[in-house]
Amino acid sequence: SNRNLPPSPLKLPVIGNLYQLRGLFHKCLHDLSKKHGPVLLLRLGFLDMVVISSTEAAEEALKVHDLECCTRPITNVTSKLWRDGQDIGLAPYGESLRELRKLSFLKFFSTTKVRSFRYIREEENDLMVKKLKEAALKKSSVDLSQTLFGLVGSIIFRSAFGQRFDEGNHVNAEKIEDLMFEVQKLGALSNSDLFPGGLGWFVDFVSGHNKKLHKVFVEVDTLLNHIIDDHLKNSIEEITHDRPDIIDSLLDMIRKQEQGDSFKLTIDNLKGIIQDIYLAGVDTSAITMIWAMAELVKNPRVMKKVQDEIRTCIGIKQNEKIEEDDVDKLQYLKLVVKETLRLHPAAPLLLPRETMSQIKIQGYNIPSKTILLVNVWSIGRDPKHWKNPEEFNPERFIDCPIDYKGNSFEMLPFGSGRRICPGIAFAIATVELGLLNLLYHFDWRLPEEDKDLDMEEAGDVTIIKKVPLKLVPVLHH
Ligand code: HEM
Repeated sequence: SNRNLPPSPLKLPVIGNLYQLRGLFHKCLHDLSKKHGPVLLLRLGFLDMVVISSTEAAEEALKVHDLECCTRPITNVTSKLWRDGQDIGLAPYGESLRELRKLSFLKFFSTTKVRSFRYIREEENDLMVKKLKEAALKKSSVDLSQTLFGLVGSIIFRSAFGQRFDEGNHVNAEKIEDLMFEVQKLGALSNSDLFPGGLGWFVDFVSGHNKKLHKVFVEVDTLLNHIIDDHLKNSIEEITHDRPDIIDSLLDMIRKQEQGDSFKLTIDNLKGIIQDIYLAGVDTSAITMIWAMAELVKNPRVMKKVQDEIRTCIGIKQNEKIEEDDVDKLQYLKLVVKETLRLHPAAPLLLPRETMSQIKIQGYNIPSKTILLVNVWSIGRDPKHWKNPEEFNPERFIDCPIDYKGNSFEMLPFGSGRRICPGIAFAIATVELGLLNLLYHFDWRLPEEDKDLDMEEAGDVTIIKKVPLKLVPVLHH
């Protein structure tokens, strides 16, 4: 007690607080915080973890102590999968990470700079609408969860690799989705991380975890090698595209590096960035659109209002093609996206941070090398800052300066500070355009209208809608 650590629920020998974490991780932490306070110390096996669940504590951690909290814990077992910190998302804080983030912002994530990605987004949306129109003519229901994962997967796959899923020689859509799902699953904490030394290793060995990890790493690496080889072959044969993809740009940068450059981009960095973009970009953006559609179907008043805005502002388009610029006119649609991000942040605990030195949060001492989780799911529904927090009410953002860009600590769906999501602009452009297409062309109804829509959550790092969203599209025009 004289170390003035944050409050902590009762721990059991060896396992610590693990026994209290059953069910959805972010919800367990939410419940524990309600009982013990917004700065909570947990021990999971041999790992110390502080969980932050209030606006004020988040501001202290991510703003006041941004520098001390901006590295990620990198674990021995999974580090190979994350390319030993040569990527962005799991890289320790330092010169190399700063350069990689700067480069990604300038080259790939700024929507105004990268116009070619805009065409990819528009083309993929047109294709999605075409398929949905066929379903609408047949009056059949569609699995919108699958449709939206497919949409974002194709947008990101084409932006990164320059190919459609179905054009590649080395992989098909299902294979890459399965592979990335495995990376996400295996890349989280393992028993060896929680129980360093013999015990954890033994459990991972017996359960086959280590073998699976190695197999998945080899598969992802082989796939990336094939795709990189194709790009290198094209560049030797001088097959140039008018729209270079992310791999083209990174290879070009590697080629043009000079001896004296202080930062040198490597093929491992390239693989890490591509892996990150796919892992961090696809399911987060798809999840956000799925939750937005689910909330709209559940709230017909909001659905009507947003569709009225869209259809009035855009009117009847001759070629029926929606362009990205159309989104600029749609203020209420933007509020719908904001409200979705408040209630359904795709990564409810952000990505784990690790303190680099001892800091104080809300008066408590947080020792160096403590894992830090910020429960933004909890923060976004804190009744101290949000009136009727569980209600889906986009109007709450009218004349309200709170935003998702990391400066308002009342909602932090993209995190904040030095490790804030670098893909915000890309994500928002993808989500807004996708929703606009769904809401302009179609009305939506439940397959069984007398049944309530299930809103149960599932997942750990990212939180999906547990039951896939199945809806019937009805052609509007
Ligand atoms: C709605 C969609 C998205 C959401 C909700 C989201 C959310 C997040 C969050 C919460 C973090 C951790 C931030 C922190 O720890 O403070 C993160 C990190 C990251 N995101 Fe996103 N993201 C989205 C889309 C994207 C897209 C489209 C890309 C790339 C094209 C992307 C790339 C990244 C990367 C590379 C990181 C790691 C940054 C670092 O550790 O320095 N994200 N994202």
